[in-house]
Amino acid sequence: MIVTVTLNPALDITYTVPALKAGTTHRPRVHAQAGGKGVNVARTLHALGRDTVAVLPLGGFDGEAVRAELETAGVPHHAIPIAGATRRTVTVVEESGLATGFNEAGPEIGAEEWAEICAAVASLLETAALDTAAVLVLSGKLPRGLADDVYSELITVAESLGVPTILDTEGAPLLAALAAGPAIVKPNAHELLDATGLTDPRAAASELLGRGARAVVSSNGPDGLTALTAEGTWTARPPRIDGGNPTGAGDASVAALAMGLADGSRWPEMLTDAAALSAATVLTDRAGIFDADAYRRFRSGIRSEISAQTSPEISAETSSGISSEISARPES
Ligand SMILES: O=P(O)(O)OC[C@@]1(O)O[C@H](CO)[C@@H](O)[C@@H]1O
Repeated sequence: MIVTVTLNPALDITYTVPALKAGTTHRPRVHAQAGGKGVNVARTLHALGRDTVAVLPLGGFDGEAVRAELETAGVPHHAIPIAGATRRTVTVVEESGLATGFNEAGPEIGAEEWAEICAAVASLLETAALDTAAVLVLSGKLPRGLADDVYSELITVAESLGVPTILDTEGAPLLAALAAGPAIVKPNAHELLDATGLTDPRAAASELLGRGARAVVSSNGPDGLTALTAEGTWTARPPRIDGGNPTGAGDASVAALAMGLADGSRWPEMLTDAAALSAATVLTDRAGIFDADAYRRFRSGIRSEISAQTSPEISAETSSGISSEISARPES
């Protein structure tokens, strides 16, 4: 069971236009869907037939729309009612594949509401940890009213139950969570540099490892994913994709990493899978939806190369259209 937590979910509105021109009127194709990073992760996992549940606080008119869409789509969820109104995000996608986002701040969460969210997550994890390989996924920006260390609190609960956590957030909440020992943190390259104030991504990822993360996976758009782990450093590059919608590509890679953790996969396979699923998501026009045929193709097309290896067991020459290479040996 993979439990995803989205503390600031959204009604995601996607506008598709030929090209965005400031100062003019557009007549977009419109799609509305339940969103927020952890919701996208759960939607992806559910489509792949994995046992998952999305935990999310919901309130107001758009909160009801989010709940109704999750019902219709059949995505398993556990909603905690809140007094505030769930936010909207608007993404304008151009034919070229350029996406421009407008993410509202979202509601304020009160102390009692936070206690209810915590209790719901703890109870789901207790049940999940009893008989399945459980993983906790914490994704997205925090809503107002919550302290920077709330992710740290949830990771500590999960760790006490032996459940590994993947954290996908930025800034102070990311830094505050590291000491709790998340199994994987997944900032994008920009967030990585921003959080550490460093200019070299490798040094920035090492800094996060030094502060307590057990692995750092950073995404850098078409340049792919790099995993810095205690076992070594791997890079997986997705195939080039023209057009599509990059929104939610990171959530797809988190879904793949969560499956890898649940299954006890090795890093090269996990990272290749993450790059394949995220590229297959970019091909579709919506976050949380992937092209299943492309995902299969990307995973099993061309033979990939591993340029070095850290141990004899990690000699896996994965068959894929994606190059997954070990680019460094672990420091002893
Ligand atoms: O404002 P946050 O929480 O950082 O990001 C929210 C969001 O932009 O991320 C997803 C794509 O990753 C969208 O579904 C969603 O609305």
